[in-house]
Amino acid sequence: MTTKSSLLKVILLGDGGVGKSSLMNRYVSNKFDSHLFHTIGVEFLNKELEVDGHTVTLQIWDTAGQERFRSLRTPFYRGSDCCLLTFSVDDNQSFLNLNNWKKEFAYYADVRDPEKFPFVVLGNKVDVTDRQVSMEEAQRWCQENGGYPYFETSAKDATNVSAAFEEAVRRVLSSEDRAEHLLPTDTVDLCRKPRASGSCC
Ligand SMILES: Nc1nc2c(ncn2[C@@H]2O[C@H](COP(=O)(O)OP(=O)(O)OP(=O)(O)O)[C@@H](O)[C@H]2O)c(=O)[nH]1
Ligand SMILES: [Mg+2]
Repeated sequence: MTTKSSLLKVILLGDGGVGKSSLMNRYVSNKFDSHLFHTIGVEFLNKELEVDGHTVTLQIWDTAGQERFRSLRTPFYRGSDCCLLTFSVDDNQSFLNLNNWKKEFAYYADVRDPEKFPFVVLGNKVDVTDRQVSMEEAQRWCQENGGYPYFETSAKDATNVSAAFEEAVRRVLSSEDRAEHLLPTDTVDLCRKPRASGSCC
């Protein structure tokens, strides 16, 4: 039995304070800390998951959103298979900045065809009451800027966090140039009967 597996690099981009680190921590270790420090540079964590029969090792890269750390984060964009453009629904400026993040990624990641690159948009902190960005205007932006999937997430109460990362994997697996990179890995089928004795090889 052979299951296809692949190492996929997913990168989180967005303004400082929108919840990128919190989303990664929620997804990987199912934890939430309301007093996280600002990220400086980048950090990454791995998570194994199974999506539609594919065993995937997701390498999640979390980046510093603050402007002063731009030169520390941009060298790590290259080689990303998917980009999670993240804003916070209680911060209208972080939503308005999505286009800048998309452009910054496309420039430094040196992607062949930015229009076909798999972006997923996350509107985080949907648990808060004082929203500044409606679901409708976020969905409209996603439609008008590439037909990107949009997820309303909360790292605080885990709403849609797994769904968003799993969709990122699906988008990559369905993009034609990625599928050929899947590394078929043989797995030992423990319940298979050993061959009748005879030649040893
Ligand atoms: N209510 C609520 N607060 C959140 C959520 N996600 C993150 N926060 C809080 O928002 C603040 C910033 O979260 P971070 O995860 O550090 O944000 P970041 O995008 O990594 O910020 P930088 O590292 O500066 O880029 C922290 O106090 C978090 O606890 C959420 O879904 N809901
Ligand atoms: Mg952070």
